[in-house]
Amino acid sequence: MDKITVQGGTRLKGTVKVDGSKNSVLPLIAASILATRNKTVIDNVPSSLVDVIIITQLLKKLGIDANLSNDQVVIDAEDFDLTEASYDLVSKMRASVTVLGPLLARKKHARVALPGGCKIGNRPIDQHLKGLEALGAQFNIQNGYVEGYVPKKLRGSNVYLDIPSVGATQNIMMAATLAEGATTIVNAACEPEIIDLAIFLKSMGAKIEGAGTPFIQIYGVDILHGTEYTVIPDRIEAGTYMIAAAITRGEVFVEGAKSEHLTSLIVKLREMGVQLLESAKGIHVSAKDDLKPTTVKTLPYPGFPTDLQAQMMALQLSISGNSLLTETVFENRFMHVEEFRRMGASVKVTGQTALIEGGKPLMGTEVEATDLRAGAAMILAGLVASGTTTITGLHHIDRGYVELVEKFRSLGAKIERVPLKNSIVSQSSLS
Ligand SMILES: CC(=O)N[C@H]1[C@@H](OP(=O)(O)OP(=O)(O)OC[C@H]2O[C@@H](n3ccc(=O)[nH]c3=O)[C@H](O)[C@@H]2O)O[C@H](CO)[C@@H](O)[C@@H]1O
Ligand SMILES: C=C(OP(=O)(O)O)C(=O)O
Repeated sequence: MDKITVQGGTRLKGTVKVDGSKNSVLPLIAASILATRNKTVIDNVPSSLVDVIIITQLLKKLGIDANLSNDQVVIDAEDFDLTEASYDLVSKMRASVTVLGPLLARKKHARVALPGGCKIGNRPIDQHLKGLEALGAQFNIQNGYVEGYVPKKLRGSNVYLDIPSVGATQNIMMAATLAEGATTIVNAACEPEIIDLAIFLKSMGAKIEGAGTPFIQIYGVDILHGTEYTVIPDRIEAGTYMIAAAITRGEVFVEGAKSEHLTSLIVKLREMGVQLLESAKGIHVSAKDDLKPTTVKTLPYPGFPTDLQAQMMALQLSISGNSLLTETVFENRFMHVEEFRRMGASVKVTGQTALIEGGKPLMGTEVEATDLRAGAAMILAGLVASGTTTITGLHHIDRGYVELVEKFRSLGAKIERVPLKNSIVSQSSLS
């Protein structure tokens, strides 16, 4: 496996362009299964991301014609017979479970490997199943797979989610588009990715109201068709570069960042003393040495995103004084704390809350990307640590950041991706 090395001490300066949203494009690709007529073309796709490659492979394994190239995916789902998403792909990426709703709606059957526990938390799918059952699906869980049938027809229903789960809202919304009658999802997730999916489905012929609020109504239609659609920019990638500008006390224009998707981060950065200029083209971020500590709590949207929690902790570590960070979305998303401690950070965790004693100098060392966003946070810490920080576990980072090393280098960071010796040895021994 490769590693990334970062030499700390450079203030980032310049412009960085945000790619299409990983968390939006994955359910859009799954939703394209619903089109019985015409091809679907999705633009602004972050096609080099491993997650995007995996979901495209998953569609191909179902017998669907799906082609990924440059920043576009073209999907023809007019005719396919298979309904099984196997463990080899689902285990690599949790979002594969979003094919469950579309397959049940389109084929009345789906067999999908259970995504399993993940390091950041248990991540059950009970809310997905509860919602799909309310629409008339029946499930058996056996041998690590969830198998669903629709004995008659999917019928619209009222679904109350115990948690505003993003994935459950997406699965139920997709299944309900082809159900008979109306469905209401109460306590639905309100994330921008939900609105993006609703606009995408509407462009396929679906009837949906209320996406972006906790009450979503879906009025079933008989048929959906292919469409052409452009994915929204990745708010988590944008937020990561905004925090990078702040942590290095630099000056960066994050091109394509949508301020309306990033309100909670913008408010928190301003509280800390970061200067932000929002425009239709992006967000300009600059920071000086006088930043203030702050208190942050992760929450479902529009609250502060859990996917920016680790990066925010890196920033809090760089500011003198005590900051607090509470994680309420996932029960085990503080794995990066141990890695920060290896760099000399002082963080005390009590339950869901971390007390960050900021301002202590960070020292470069070897650290691991324990999950995708923790990996980004290690790079941010490396940018301000003394000496060299070496980051391993890059398979996590490759799931979610397009050309991360190149983008940071274009801002002046001293960062490199180096192939580990054994992989060079094993490659040369093969040739
Ligand atoms: C591909 C994608 O879009 N991933 C995002 C999505 O994940 P994902 O859709 O998996 O996240 P959810 O919103 O479903 O999960 C939120 C919480 O609800 C719990 N839960 C969820 C479903 C369920 O049936 N039962 C249950 O208990 C989860 O364990 C978690 O504690 O939203 C998360 C929360 O913003 C983000 O961190 C992920 O980056
Ligand atoms: C947790 C994340 O993704 P996933 O839900 O695919 O694991 C993430 O994008 O930070």
